[in-house]
Amino acid sequence: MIQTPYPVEILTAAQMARADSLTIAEGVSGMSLMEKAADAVARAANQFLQKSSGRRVLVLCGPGNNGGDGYVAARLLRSPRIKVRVASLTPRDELHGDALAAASAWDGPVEPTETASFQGVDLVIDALFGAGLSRDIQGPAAELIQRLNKWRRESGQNVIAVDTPSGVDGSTGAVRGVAVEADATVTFFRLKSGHLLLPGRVHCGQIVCAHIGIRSRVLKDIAPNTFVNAPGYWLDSLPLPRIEGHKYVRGHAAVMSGGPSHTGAARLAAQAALRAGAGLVTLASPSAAMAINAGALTSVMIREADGAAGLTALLADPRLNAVALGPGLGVGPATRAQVEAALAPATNKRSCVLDADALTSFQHDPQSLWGLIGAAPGPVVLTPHAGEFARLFGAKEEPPAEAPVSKLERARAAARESGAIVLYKGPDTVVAAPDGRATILIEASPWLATAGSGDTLTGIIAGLLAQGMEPLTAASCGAWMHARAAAIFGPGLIADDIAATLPQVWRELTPAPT
Ligand SMILES: NC(=O)C1=CN([C@@H]2O[C@H](COP(=O)(O)OP(=O)(O)OC[C@H]3O[C@@H](n4cnc5c(N)ncnc54)[C@H](OP(=O)(O)O)[C@@H]3O)[C@@H](O)[C@H]2O)[C@@H](O)CC1
Ligand SMILES: Nc1ncnc2c1ncn2[C@@H]1O[C@H](COP(=O)(O)OP(=O)(O)O)[C@@H](O)[C@H]1O
Ligand SMILES: [K+]
Repeated sequence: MIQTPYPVEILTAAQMARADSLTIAEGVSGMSLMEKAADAVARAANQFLQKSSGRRVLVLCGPGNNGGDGYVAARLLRSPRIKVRVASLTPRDELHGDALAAASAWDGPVEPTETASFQGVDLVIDALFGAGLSRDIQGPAAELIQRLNKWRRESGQNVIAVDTPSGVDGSTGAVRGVAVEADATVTFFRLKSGHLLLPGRVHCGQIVCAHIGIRSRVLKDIAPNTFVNAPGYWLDSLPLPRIEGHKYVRGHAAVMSGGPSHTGAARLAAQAALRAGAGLVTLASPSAAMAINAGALTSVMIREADGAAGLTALLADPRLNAVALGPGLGVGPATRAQVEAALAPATNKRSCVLDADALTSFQHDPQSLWGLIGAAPGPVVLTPHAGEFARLFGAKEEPPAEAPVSKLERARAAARESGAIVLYKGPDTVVAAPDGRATILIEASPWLATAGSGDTLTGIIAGLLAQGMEPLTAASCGAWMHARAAAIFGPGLIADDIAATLPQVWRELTPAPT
């Protein structure tokens, strides 16, 4: 069975500071947290050194407690075998609190970072800035980070970041001016959103989340509403066929096909819905495309449905409990009418996934789509990529550096505005619900950047919704299964391979027979 290497909750920097202060209020000293944090960093460093031929470590310390972690890690690492140098951005007499105590307990020399050489160094520990990063990095600190990144690229040696790579905003994943490129990042208690959102994710390298003595019970007060999108979040609600079940219990999904020259996208979605576990899947096909679709389908059923009227007639059957539309439909009033038909009041609680052209068809009047979603008989999932997101919710791709708004917060705002679950695609796919809950995808495969892979995702989500999964978990689980299938298949993937690989994903998620 696949294991998630991280606890599911994700915290903001402010929530982490609260976890810290609640723990200190319970009687645990800040110094004890710092010692444990540094111990985790030292252990990670030891692992890297075991693989390296040399044993010379340079620790770069900043002005706050991130630097404090660096001083303690330096002390814990130093041994007759391991040579440790410390360089600091700040003179010791300008440090405060735990950072000052940590620096005072280091009895070795401290070099100014301006003149610190990387010559002969085997491993660097980046303890410059962590959760306290509050503005863009400039001046000597920026020059140091540029020098460090250049050394890493040229020497092939490794960098371990303490808490976050310095310069990466822990909450948004944005680079504040310049940021360290790390091979591993050791963070504490829970991941922060900046570890998973781009570009932060790329700067982190491998992420380690260490236990430092903060109890999980502090989360009761903090009530986090962002989660790692990995099996740990949704595995308990994964729909599995039951021995006493039959295909109708597993739901019946419908996918609307485009016209004769645009049928492939809907077939990809329909096939994926079936592989995601829907008991039955019907492709609703315009009469002009019936022969083409029928010739290309086997287990997916086909019904003639021309335009909105055809879809309305098909959906009169209350057993059709999930409908997906958008891929291959074309942009314009005909597609808008089909969306209206799909979201029209019904006697059953029918779920709907809207993707691609179904979204773009509302770009000039998103309010009317929000109105339809508000009146829909069941949950609605929107699956925009960045371009579609910008068309529907306004382009905010380049936020001003002073106030970066993260992809997570933009997806959350979009879900609140639209009343739908919004799945904002990309390697750091975010799924957000109108009530504020959100997940960030941890599984990613760049092989997914291939035509039709989004259509497949639409189908997977429709298949999971048809089986009655709650929409935030269905969309999150769908995104994970989609990415996992791509990771398993790997090089050479085309969209058709994703559904074909889903059985392997299911095998990873289901308990082995005993
Ligand atoms: N929370 C926990 O449970 C635990 C936390 N721990 C550790 O503490 C870390 C957080 O420590 P922290 O709060 O002292 O902040 P930190 O990241 O060291 O930076 C603050 C300093 O940087 C400065 N500064 C900021 N931006 C700057 C810029 N652009 N350019 C230049 N300077 C800039 C800022 O200056 P100021 O803004 O005040 O002028 C201030 O001096 C956390 O990441 C983790 O490693 C662990 O020990 C164990 C438990
Ligand atoms: N570099 C990447 N790494 C991981 N996932 C990616 C990457 N590029 C695209 N994806 C994923 O692939 C899918 C592409 O969807 P979309 O852009 O709608 O494609 P299409 O319109 O061709 O079906 C999305 O799920 C997206 O998150
Ligand atoms: K750091």
